[in-house]
Amino acid sequence: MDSNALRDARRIVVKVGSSLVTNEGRGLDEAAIGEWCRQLAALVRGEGGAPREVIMVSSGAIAEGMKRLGWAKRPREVNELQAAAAVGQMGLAQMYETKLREQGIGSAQVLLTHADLADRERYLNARSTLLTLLRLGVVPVINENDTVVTDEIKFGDNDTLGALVANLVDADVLVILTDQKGLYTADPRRDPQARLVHEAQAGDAALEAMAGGAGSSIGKGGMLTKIIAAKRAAASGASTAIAWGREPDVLLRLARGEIIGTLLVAQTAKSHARKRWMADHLQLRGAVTVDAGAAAKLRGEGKSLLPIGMVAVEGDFARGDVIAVRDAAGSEIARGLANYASAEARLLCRKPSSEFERLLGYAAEPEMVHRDNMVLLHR
Ligand SMILES: Nc1ncnc2c1ncn2[C@@H]1O[C@H](COP(=O)(O)OP(=O)(O)O)[C@@H](O)[C@H]1O
Ligand SMILES: N[C@@H](CCC(=O)OP(=O)(O)O)C(=O)O
Repeated sequence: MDSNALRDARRIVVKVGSSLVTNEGRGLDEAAIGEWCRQLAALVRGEGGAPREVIMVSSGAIAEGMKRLGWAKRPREVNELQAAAAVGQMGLAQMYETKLREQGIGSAQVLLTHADLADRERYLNARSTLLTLLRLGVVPVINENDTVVTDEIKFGDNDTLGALVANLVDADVLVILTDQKGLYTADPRRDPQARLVHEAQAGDAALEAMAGGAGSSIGKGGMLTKIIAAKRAAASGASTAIAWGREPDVLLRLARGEIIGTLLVAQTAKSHARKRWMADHLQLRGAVTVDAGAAAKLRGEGKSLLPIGMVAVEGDFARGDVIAVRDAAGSEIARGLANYASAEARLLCRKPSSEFERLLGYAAEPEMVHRDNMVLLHR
């Protein structure tokens, strides 16, 4: 098995499902959450290797909320599920906060919906918040914002959210921890002959046939949503590992490259995936022209584009739109996500960041296009 994907991973998204987090609905599993937090902290600190950036996507709010409200049966009314999620999320966030703090690591609660990630501006806002948290060495703990959506509660699952987050932050690997050792050739609860799949290609259609629905009454997605999540994660170059959440030292061993569970390998390299996404999928909404100094910094050093190097702005674009960066001769140097809308960008041309607050009325990013959101084009 190619386990280098995990050993070399610098940015890892870990997703845990409701049944593991809440001990099959009996209540938050403090020992299990404590174990994952201990391992996350060791990864962040780089114990035994390079430091990793980790994001936790954790389900369990509805199951925990039901327990706190004294509901033995999952309600059918969506508004009651939303209420349970809001109640349970308090306990969930508190538990991660406590367990990470015990390890000397800061945590942050982030609640997202699929619609947030489909909206260009919110996508960029969520991305810059998460990347800032990672730079600060804080572990973001993410869940769905169940209060404001109903579709996700009815059909959703956090496997999809895990993949969307992996896409959002350009993770190297998505680790899905579940109540089985990995993906089997059939649902092991129903077929005793089922065999563990050690490695396969993410997106291989044959995998979908192996995956049945949810095994427990607590989780919603089952293995199929994990297979589809792996396919989505692979679109941005992230491989997916599916493993048993109670396996001792599961995260540390995976990060050492040990073969545990199922590895679904992404076929496209991360850099290619992002480049292709920028180049193919998004319509250009505008362009900025930069001076020779900025062109050299971008081309030669892969730096972010600062407004001080901009001489002209074309088109009508919003924050989060993809724009082209051109040199004075009109050749495209790069493409990337604009931090400022065109009207603001026009005001910022040739200006140092110290003047942004006076010009815009608020202080924001010093970059017009951050290098993390930029793809250089080779001519
Ligand atoms: N091919 C398969 N391999 C492993 N598990 C499967 C498979 N098909 C269906 N399942 C079921 O999927 C369940 C895991 O999904 P789910 O209950 O949604 O967990 P989680 O809360 O971890 O997301 C397993 O308990 C298992 O019964
Ligand atoms: N946002 C929901 C998660 C939905 C869900 O069931 O997810 P999962 O257990 O990962 O299949 C919650 O926290 O209860």
